[in-house]
Amino acid sequence: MTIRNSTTEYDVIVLGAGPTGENLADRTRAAGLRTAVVERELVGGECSYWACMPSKALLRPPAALAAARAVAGAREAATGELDASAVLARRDAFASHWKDAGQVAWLDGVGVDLVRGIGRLDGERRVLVRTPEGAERVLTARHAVAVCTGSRAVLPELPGLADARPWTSREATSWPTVPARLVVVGGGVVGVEMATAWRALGATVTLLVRGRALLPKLEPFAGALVAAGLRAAGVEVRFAAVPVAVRRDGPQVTVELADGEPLVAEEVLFATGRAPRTEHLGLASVGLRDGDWLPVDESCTVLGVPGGWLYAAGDVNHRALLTHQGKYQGRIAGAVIAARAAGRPLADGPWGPHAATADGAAVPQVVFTEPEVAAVGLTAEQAERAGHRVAVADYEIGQVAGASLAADDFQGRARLVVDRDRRVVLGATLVGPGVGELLHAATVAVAGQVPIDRLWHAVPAYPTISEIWLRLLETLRDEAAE
Ligand SMILES: Cc1cc2nc3c(=O)[nH]c(=O)nc-3n(C[C@H](O)[C@H](O)[C@H](O)COP(=O)(O)OP(=O)(O)OC[C@H]3O[C@@H](n4cnc5c(N)ncnc54)[C@H](O)[C@@H]3O)c2cc1C
Ligand SMILES: NC(=O)c1ccc[n+]([C@@H]2O[C@H](COP(=O)([O-])OP(=O)(O)OC[C@H]3O[C@@H](n4cnc5c(N)ncnc54)[C@H](O)[C@@H]3O)[C@@H](O)[C@H]2O)c1
Repeated sequence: MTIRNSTTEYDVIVLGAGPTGENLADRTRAAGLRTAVVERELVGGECSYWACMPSKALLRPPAALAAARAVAGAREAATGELDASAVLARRDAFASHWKDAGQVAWLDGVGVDLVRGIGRLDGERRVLVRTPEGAERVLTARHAVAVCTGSRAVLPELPGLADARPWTSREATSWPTVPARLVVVGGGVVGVEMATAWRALGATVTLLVRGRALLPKLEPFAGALVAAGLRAAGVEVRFAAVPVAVRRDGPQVTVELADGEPLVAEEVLFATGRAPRTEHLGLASVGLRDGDWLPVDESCTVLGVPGGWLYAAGDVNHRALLTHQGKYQGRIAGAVIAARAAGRPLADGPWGPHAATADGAAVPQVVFTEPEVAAVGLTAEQAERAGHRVAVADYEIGQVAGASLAADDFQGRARLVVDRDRRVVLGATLVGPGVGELLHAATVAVAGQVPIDRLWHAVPAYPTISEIWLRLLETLRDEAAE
């Protein structure tokens, strides 16, 4: 149900009802502020319909099958192939069949008004909404406007690409059938996850990476193990492979490369990064530039706009393009708006309730490939570049009793990055099947700045894979003793 009412003045107006906008609106409403959310497409945003949920729905069945096949005794029972149409049907259900009634009901339940249409700023605390009927509605905000409009896929400027109907992350997560051949361009998170998923569903997949490594923002061993996993699954991974032109001839698409023979496939996915959804957002009316990422301070207040009334949270501020960080920023910004509206001072020092400190220090991420990658905080290189004196402990996860029970021949590696002077964990990376569920302990250690000497007393249960913590601490101790 879309709420249509004639209210034009709110305490808070949120542009964009993705996970970030929903959480922000929930917090301001809970603080007693009258809140409206403007949404141009589906309530729930990219994450629910074309990103996290459908992509993980595609990736979970092959991971479940691989987990069964990794254990003698279960392996003998898991003899069939994936049922691609059942996987796609389950994916469709997880994307709510691209309908947002459930999330609209949630908004309704928490007392937030939904205004359908395309919003844009029109000066201080004023928003214009172009409704689906073509009318223009003016909304004003007594306290705050929050931009939570997210990001979109970017395509490189290549000859022929626009006419070749390439996939972006949207098609890659919602396509109804399995293409016989798929070329994936880009070795970032979307590229490796979607190469994993469509290969598992039966496509012949070629992954083109312009650099020399996958997942270049993570520890180098993570990308190397994911490349090995993709190759073992039958994906052709090509490094230093640069597409220079794309051509569609009916059902086939040809990708010309700077070097080597052209590739022919049914579909080509460009997983080549994101741009902010700030075009036509009226940013010039408040002294900013349409099309730019929105820079914010730790309280998610937009920089360069006086008065403390304009906020940006989620992908659009470019701090950390992840749903959970967007939701975190939404909660923080919501609390900031509520405090300012009540005339209370902000507690915006590091780790205060009004500062999104974790964005810079403790961002967790799981890449749902085979093997999975789970990482939080700084890599060793990032920690060194930031000026820390760093100690690193590496350990093969397969040597932990719990891992050998979980899978025969468990392949995986873990790294702990520690600040030698402060003796706290700065970052952790785990690679291996199912390691995503181990990540939160590391996030607690990094965000909590738990001293290493105290971590010795956090005894992992035997025989769980979490004993990797003990092995990493022992490795650190033994290296320090040498
Ligand atoms: C394929 C893929 C898989 C991903 N998987 C994960 C994952 O597993 N885990 C994870 O944490 N992150 C994942 N991400 C990232 C995640 O999707 C984003 O970080 C998240 O969606 C950002 O949320 P948001 O609310 O900031 O923006 P969005 O989800 O993009 O929502 C923004 C909303 O604003 C609306 N909007 C835009 N402009 C206007 C306007 N002018 N007026 C009104 N409404 C407007 C849009 O329609 C949209 O509904 C993935 C991304 C991709 C592409
Ligand atoms: N599981 C998850 O948490 C998850 C899953 C998917 C996406 N995401 C988020 O979504 C965001 C977007 O992911 P993404 O993979 O699109 O972006 P990305 O920035 O992670 O990777 C894009 C890759 O494309 C390459 N590239 C860029 N332009 C190119 C060109 N012209 N030719 C060839 N290669 C080119 C880059 O070198 C880079 O490696 C990420 O920041 C990620 O955090 C998260």
